Amino acid sequence: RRKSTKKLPPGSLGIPIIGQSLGLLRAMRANTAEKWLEQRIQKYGPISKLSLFGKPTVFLHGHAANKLIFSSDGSTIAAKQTKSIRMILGDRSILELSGDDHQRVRNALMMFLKPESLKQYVGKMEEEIRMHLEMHWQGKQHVTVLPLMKILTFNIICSLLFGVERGARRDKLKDCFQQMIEGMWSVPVNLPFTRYNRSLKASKKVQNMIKQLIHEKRAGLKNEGASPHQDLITCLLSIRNKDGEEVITEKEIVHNVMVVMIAGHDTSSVLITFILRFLANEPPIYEAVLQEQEEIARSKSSGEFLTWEDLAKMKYTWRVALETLRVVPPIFGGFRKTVKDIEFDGYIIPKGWQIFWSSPMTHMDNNIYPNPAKFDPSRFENQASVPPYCFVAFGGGPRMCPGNEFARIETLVTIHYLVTRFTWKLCADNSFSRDPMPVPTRGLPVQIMQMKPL
Ligand code: HEM
Repeated sequence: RRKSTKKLPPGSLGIPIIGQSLGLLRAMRANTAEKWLEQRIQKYGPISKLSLFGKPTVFLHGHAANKLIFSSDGSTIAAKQTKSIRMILGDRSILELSGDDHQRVRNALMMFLKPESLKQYVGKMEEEIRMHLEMHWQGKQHVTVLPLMKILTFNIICSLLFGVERGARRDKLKDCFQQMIEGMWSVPVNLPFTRYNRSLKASKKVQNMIKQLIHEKRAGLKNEGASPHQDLITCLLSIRNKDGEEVITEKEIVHNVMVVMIAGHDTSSVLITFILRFLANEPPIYEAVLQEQEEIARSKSSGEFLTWEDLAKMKYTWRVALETLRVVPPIFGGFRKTVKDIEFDGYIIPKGWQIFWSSPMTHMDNNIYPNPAKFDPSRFENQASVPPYCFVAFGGGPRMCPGNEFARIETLVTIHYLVTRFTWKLCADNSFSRDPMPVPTRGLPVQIMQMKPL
């Protein structure tokens, strides 16, 4: 009897399969997705139903909703990506797993991503960044920031996690990855010439390349006694249980390598690009970042590498990065699935439905961030003043982004070199579209001047 009194959330499921997907995607491309969601919230409140990417979905908004979604341990709300993402990235990736399986794979990835391990790689990242600036920035008057930052962050990931150095193999991986990413937020109808179809084909190619890499790394471990800390694949292959068996299956390695490749470069490239845009628009903030970085540069002799301690001194620069992530979160939102019927705000979300959360609406909430449209890094001076589940650029709870430290290091090192060596002026307007990651107008073309040699 109790159940019959519970209602489904307000809203319409729209037309079969497509539902409201195209409306949302169109709004994202037009940079009106916040308005699209705001109108929903105004019309229906913090909980409403719709269909996205082929599934009945409940959109949840607000602090209480974020807490429900991010603190869930998998017994009520499980990780579940849209069908398109699952078909492209595989069903054994960390994004699909829950409970013990999730913990096992996450622990394995953390062996590589924890700060104590990353400390060893600051120098390697810096080498990639210097090489990148020499090749793509030095001697130029105009550059387009976003595509260059994608190249840079992709190269960093290739080098650090997979041991794939510059050359034809990296280039091929890069092209296939780009094509694979383009169909991730699409309606999963596999017809020729669709983004989804191209993406599936690219995924097959990438998987074959990763399998080949696994075989090489396995041989390296066996024949040459390679160090398990050499790269992520070798590290995952080296994890054994007490009977000496591999803990992570080959399929899991393939699927998770794809996730880390995507999660690890697409997001940070957007962050660095938008930091550059905000710095160009906010002279006093630029001056403060420059001063912090110049001070660190002055303490080094020419050519000397940055240290872990130097990164710890870049406090203001990191606040600027956090404020950039608040105003333009690279991840617009994400999906979960209900494992059983759950109640929220007097409504029932039926078992098996998709849940959709979104970061920009939380980040633009006047009650959490007064005067939310203002770019103000001082909001993050005292991080404890931001209530839990209110800064969700990295998600939250047990599934919170395990790569946030990695992202912090590559962002800070890149910004250090950019502000101490170059100045830049914007050559396009300030708008951007989401595709699904934020893309500034024309990829952010800038006019640059080099102040100091690299
Ligand atoms: C500015 C950069 C980054 C942003 C904004 C970001 C954002 C996020 C967000 C919002 C989630 C949670 C999604 C959810 O709960 O549904 C997530 C998860 C994840 N991120 Fe990141 N990320 C960034 C960088 C990275 C990097 C550099 C790596 C790896 C090297 C990485 C690896 C992952 C992985 C593996 C997950 C899945 C975790 C799990 O399900 O347990 N991310 N990221």
